[in-house]
Amino acid sequence: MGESAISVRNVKIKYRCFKKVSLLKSIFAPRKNKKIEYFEAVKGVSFEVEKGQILGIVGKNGSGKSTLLKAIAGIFSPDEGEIDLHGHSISLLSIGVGFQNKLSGRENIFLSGMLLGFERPQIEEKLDEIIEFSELGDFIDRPVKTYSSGMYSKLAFSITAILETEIMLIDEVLSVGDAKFKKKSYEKMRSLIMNKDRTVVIVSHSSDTLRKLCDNILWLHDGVVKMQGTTEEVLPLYEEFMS
Ligand SMILES: Nc1ncnc2c1ncn2[C@@H]1O[C@H](COP(=O)(O)OP(=O)(O)OP(=O)(O)O)[C@@H](O)[C@H]1O
Repeated sequence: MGESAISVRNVKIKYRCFKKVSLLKSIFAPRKNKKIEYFEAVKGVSFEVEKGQILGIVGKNGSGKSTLLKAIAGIFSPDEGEIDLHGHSISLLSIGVGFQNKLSGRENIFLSGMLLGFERPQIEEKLDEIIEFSELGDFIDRPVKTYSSGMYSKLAFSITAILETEIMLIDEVLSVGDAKFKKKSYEKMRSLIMNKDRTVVIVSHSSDTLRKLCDNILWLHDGVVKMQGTTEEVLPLYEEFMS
C-alpha cells in the first residue's frame, strides 16, 4: 500500500428531515407536530485512496455517492467516523455547488478560488487561462444568474481544472456542456489525472468514462460499501447488477 491521500473511517451521515403532517394539524398544534426524523444516507463506510489513484464511485440512484463526496470535500462533517485528507488540498467539481448568482463569472472565479484556499495573486496569475478555457467571452463579466446550465458548468469546470488542487473530486460533470467542450474537458481531465501526484475521485453513472479513467472502483449500495476493487473486477459485476 502506497502513501494515503484520503482515509475514510466508519463514516455515517444522517440528514434531518421534517416529517410531513396534515395542514390542519400544523395549524392547530404547530409545535407538537413538527417531528424531526433522521435519514441515514451513509451507514458506516470505510476506504482508503492512495496518492495518485483514480477512484470511481458507482451505485444506483440514492446510494449515497454525492453525500459521501460532499463530506470528503468538507461541505458537511460526518455524524460519526472520520475523514483524513493527510494535509492535501481538495476541490469538488459538481453542478450547483458554490456560485453566487448575483456576482459575475469573474468575481465567482475569485470567490471559488479563495474557498479552495488560494491567495488572490495566485488566482490573478491563472485568471486569463481560466477565462479562456471557459469559452465564456464577454459573459464572464455578467452575473452568473444569466448563464445557461452549460455555461455555468463550463465555468465550474475551468476553475477546478486550472486552479489545480492535490485531490480533485468530480461529481458527474464530465457529461455536461456541448460536444466540443465535453471533448475538451475530458482531455483536460485526462491530462490532470495523468499527473501521478494528483488523487482523483469520480462519481459517475457512465461505465464508459469510468473504464477509461479509473484504476479502482468503490460500489456503494444503500449507504454501505458493496464492493471495492480494480475496475476490471468491480465494473462488470455492477453492470450486471444494474441491467
Ligand atoms: N438534503 C437532503 N435531505 C434529506 N435526504 C437527502 C438529502 N440529500 C440526499 N438525501 C437522501 O440521501 C440518500 C443519498 O443521496 P445521494 O444524493 O448521496 O445519492 P447518490 O448516490 O448521489 O444518488 P444519484 O445517483 O441519484 O445522484 C438518498 O436517499 C436521498 O434521498
